[in-house]
Amino acid sequence: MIPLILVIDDDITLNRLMVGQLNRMGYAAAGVHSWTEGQNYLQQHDPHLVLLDCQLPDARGRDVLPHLVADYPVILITAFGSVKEAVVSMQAGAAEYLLKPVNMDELQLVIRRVLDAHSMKREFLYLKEQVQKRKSFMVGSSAALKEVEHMIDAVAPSMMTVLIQGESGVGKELVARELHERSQVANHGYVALDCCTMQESLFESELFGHEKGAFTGADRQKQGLIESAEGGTLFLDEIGEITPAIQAKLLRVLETGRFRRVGGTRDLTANVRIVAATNRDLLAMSREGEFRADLFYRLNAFTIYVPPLRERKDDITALVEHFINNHDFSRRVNKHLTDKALDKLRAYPWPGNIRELKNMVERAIILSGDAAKIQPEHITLSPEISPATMPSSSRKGISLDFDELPTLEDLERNYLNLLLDRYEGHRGKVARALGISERNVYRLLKKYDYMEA
Ligand SMILES: Nc1ncnc2c1ncn2[C@@H]1O[C@H](COP(=O)(O)OP(=O)(O)OP(=O)(O)O)[C@@H](O)[C@H]1O
Repeated sequence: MIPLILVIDDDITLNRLMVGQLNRMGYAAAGVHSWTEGQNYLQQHDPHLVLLDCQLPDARGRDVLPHLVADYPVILITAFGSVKEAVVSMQAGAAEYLLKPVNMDELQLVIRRVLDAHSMKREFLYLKEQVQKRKSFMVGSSAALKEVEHMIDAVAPSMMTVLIQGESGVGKELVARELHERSQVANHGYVALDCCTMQESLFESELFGHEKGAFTGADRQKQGLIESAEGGTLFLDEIGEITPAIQAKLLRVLETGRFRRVGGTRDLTANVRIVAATNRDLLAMSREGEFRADLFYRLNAFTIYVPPLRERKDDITALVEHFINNHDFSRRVNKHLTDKALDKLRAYPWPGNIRELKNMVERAIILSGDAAKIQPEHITLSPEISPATMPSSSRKGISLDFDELPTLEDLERNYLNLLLDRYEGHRGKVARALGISERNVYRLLKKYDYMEA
């Protein structure tokens, strides 16, 4: 990558001389002659370094420095005799200064030095961020997130069962992890189980374990996750997806602390703290008979609600920074959003919440290439799912028309389309109609390009 250097100097001859010299030195250089032209240039380009004349026709170097130094290393060019001015400017953040008439050898040396120092600084910030990464779990400082933190602090030290509620992608799993880290059992195991990924029979033996011979293929005794998490935390994600039989067994664990392995005849003691999460309305489900009311009330003893991102847009900047700095393939640590890019993010409703924001940042890092600034055009957002953005399909019945015999995928796509149409893009309702979790609907939406992957 060839470093781009901008020269802002109204001395036409010197400007041309420096640009020519810089190009011969292997840099890509551009010259402008006033602060106004400089500002216009910076709106379109993203140089690695700026050479700035102290005295421009429309501005003084020291006055414009604060606008530049946050984004670029700046070398000040100052007339012989105004060294005092140069010192003041260095204090205001200029990386170096050069005296007129500019000696081209000195120019080469100073530029190399400033570019090297700048890239070392970036590397240092990157590594510092990597170290801090281990400490920080939940990023954001909005009032809504503070409230969540407050709830975590309040309940973490007890062994109370906790239910975490919130839309898909808001960070419920992160809250569960925080609860564990801030609990008295933090040095014991933390075991997470996604309840929507397994068949009932497998799920039961995964959770409670099984005895030898309990079913075909059970050729030896196996401990379940409840035992693996002994003394620690068992996190049950997507709790709204468990079947009535498992609901009954889980209720027993919560009420008596006892359970049995599949095929077992003796009770074992469950010494774990249970934390569960869901994006479904368990109260409504219990009213409709889909979820046991007694289990709901047990889980609901202490509920932490994690608000969607659209209700805590103040967290967007910090989250974006966090995802940029923690991105494995991002070596450019000083990438940041322009104000316009941030406005674009704040105006968007984030149906996929923080997961969607994270994916967007990953795309923006790639699309912005070597540029230090992420501009609005680097940000690609999915159109919100609404009837207007969806292909039309029949609103009545489930008749699906195909010219030829459809594949299973054709059926899946068309049926999903029909349900989205019928339920006006409401993912929860589509999930219920399909009998799958909202997270799986989310996966289908991505698979069939309703949302960006
Ligand atoms: N406050 C936060 N700070 C940093 N990263 C976050 C934050 N909240 C969420 N994330 C990240 O967003 C992604 C989605 O979070 P998570 O899986 O915890 O959501 P969820 O609510 O459990 O989603 P689902 O209901 O689909 O399981 C993860 O990569 C997570 O690390």
